[in-house]
Amino acid sequence: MTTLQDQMKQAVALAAVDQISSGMVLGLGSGSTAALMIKELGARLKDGRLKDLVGVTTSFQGEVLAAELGIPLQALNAVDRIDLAIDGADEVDPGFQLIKGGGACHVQEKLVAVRAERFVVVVDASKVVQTLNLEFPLPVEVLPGAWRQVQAQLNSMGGEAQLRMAVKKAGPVVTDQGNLVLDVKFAGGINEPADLELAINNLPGVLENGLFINLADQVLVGEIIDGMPRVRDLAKG
Ligand SMILES: O=C(CO)[C@H](O)[C@H](O)COP(=O)(O)O
Repeated sequence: MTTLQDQMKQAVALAAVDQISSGMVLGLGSGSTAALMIKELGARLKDGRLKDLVGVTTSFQGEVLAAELGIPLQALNAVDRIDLAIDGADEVDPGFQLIKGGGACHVQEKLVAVRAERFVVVVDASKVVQTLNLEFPLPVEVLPGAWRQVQAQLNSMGGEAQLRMAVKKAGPVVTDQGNLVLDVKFAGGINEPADLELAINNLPGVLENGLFINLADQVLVGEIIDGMPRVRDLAKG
């Protein structure tokens, strides 16, 4: 059965694909909303509405999906530009700062977002918040041999860091890079996201954290208005 959230995700994914033109090099995000976008892209390539595209994926998930749909792919190292990247997010604040990494893909997602000429974020209405991290924990990718040390340091910075555990596997989630993820909650949320992004990435053993600062150019929000799915172009606060 399709939930209202599924309808919002579908609507916003389609709106994002409308921004794609033939000939572009595209950053392809990860997660369920990005997957809907990739599926629509595959459909438009198949029926000829779009052509001559190259995708740069941000996860094993995206790589498998794009390959199944026949979307031509290149590695990040092989492309000289990314025209447009489209990706989901776990939280978006009024200044377009993001928390990402709910799917543990934020290392590659940030590499692609930083590289993109334009970075469009696609979310359903539940992801728009006033203050980051009141609800969604901040993902931090760490080297396996350093997770307890980094956990202690994050806790001494005022966080409460928990190792992310796998669901259909005993033990922790292992990222596409072979690392682990600490999910961190800060009491009162994150008030200075730009400073915190740098402070966390400065801890030895940290690969990357899920704060995406000053990267999003546009945020499209899927909503249900009068029972119908709609897309709002979020105004930056
Ligand atoms: O950052 C991500 C994966 O690392 C996703 O983009 C984020 O978790 C949102 O996912 P979804 O569209 O399934 O809600």
